Order: sequence, then C-alpha cells, then structure tokens
Amino acid sequence: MQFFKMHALGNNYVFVDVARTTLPTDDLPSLARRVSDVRRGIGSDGLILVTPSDSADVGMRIWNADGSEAESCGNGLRCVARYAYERGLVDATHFSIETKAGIVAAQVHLDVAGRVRLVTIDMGVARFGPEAVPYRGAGRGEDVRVEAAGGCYTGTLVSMGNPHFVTLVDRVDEIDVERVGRAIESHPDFPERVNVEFVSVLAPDEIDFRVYERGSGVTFACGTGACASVAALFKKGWVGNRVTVHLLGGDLDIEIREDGHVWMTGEAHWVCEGTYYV
Ligand SMILES: N[C@@H](CCC[C@H](N)C(=O)O)C(=O)O
Repeated sequence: MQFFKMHALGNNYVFVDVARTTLPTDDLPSLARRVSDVRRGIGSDGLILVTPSDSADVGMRIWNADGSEAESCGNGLRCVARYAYERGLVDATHFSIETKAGIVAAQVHLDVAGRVRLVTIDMGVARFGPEAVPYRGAGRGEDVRVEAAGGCYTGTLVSMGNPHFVTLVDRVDEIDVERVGRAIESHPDFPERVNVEFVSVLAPDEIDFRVYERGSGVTFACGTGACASVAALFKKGWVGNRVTVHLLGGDLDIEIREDGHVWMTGEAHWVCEGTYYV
C-alpha cells in the first residue's frame, strides 16, 4: 500500500490516497491500529484516507490510533488541503473537503515557490451542550462537572463535528494530561468518549492549550480542539474573536467570524512517502 505521512504541529498521520493505491483490507480500524503502531507499523496518531467525493472537491475519513473512527480532524484537514493542492487533486487555491461531519471550505496560502505555506479551513459553527455532545451525566447546561482521577473538573461540552470537553485551568503545565485526560476521555458520562482540552487564558487574544485526544491519547496538537476551546471561551466573553492558541507542537490562529463560523489557520508539513508491507 502506498502511503504518505504528514504532520501539522506534530499531530501526525499516515495518509492513503485511495485513488492511487489499493487498500489491503476492508477492516480499516485494524489497518489504523497497525500503521499507527510505532514499533510494528509506521507510527502515527491515526490513519487518514483521501477519497473521491460526490459533493466536494476532495473527501477525507479519519481513524484514531486505537481504530475508532472520528467525524473530523482539523490538523488532518490542513494536511489533506496541502496534499490536494500540491499533488494536483485540485487546481485552485480555494476548494472544498468532505468529512463525516460535513463539507468544509479550505484555502491554501502559497510561498514564492508556489508551495503551500499555510492553510485556512472554515471549520463551521461550534455547537454546545448535551444536545451536541453525547453525554449521559446529571448536568443539563453546556457546562458539566465530571469526577475523574480523584478530582472534579468542570468543562464546556462543544461539538466541532466531533465531541470536546473544554476545561479551564490556572496553568496547563501543572496538569497531568495523560492521567486526568484519559480518565475524562473514557468517563461513563461520555458514551462515545470525548476529546479533552485543558486551557488557560493568557490574554484576550492568547491561550495555552493541552489535549488528550479520544482514541489517540496525548498529542502535540488538535485542530478541532483548538477551535472548540476558543469557541467556548469566546461564548463566555473570556477571549476576543481572534486568538493565538499555543499548543505543545506550535501555534494556531483561530478566528470566530460574525456568522459564528470558526476559521483555523496553521501549517501542514510533509514527512515522507513510501510503501507499507501488510
Ligand atoms: N487531531 C484531530 C482530531 C482527531 C479526532 C479526534 N481524536 C476524535 O476522536 O474526535 C484534530 O486536529 O482535530
């Protein structure tokens, strides 16, 4: 199977363009687990398929490292956008990408050599509360309390197509993201599990961010998580509509426009291309 690997702020995926190679199996959860395995496979935070789409210019589907399928992936979208433009799947700098959560608009920004320098994605409108995020706890509002890892955490339920629990902390580097994040991610209150974001506000236009991703654990960055976090903080009036998010792997620019759409701008990088022997 021909694959390529890309990363966006260190959130790294194995990509397969299904139009250019044959998938060795229909069991994509198992394939995702195998390619993601750093010892026996390639090593990644998950598997992303680039697919043809009937309703958009390009399609994408994503499986986490544990084989669970997710609805969307912000960092993956920026990588798919760069791949699609640089490999000629699209010939304009503005185009659309279909995900399980719907169709998003992408724009690539080029350097003088015509390579993609940055990618902007319109990630759509954030939705809040138990109507948007599968939740079966006692809370009824958009903020809910979860007891996990010996502590009690209040977080905002946010959907960016996929589910997020955004919790405000004094300092992100004082949180044991692995331990607390894991406990919240698979807490019984979240029947479909949840992505867990720990955020602290440094200024109205700047936040610190750490994440424990559903199905992949601690990663260097999560694009949908950054969008969900800024959307939650903006709704509460704690940040303005344009925020630099400092993630473990680097910075993302998140802007909430007047119509409520959340726009994400950041880098996407090539790592390698090769053949995977099944
Ligand atoms: N890293 C991604 C999100 C990947 C999916 C997520 N773990 C989920 O299960 O919803 C991003 O950049 O958004």
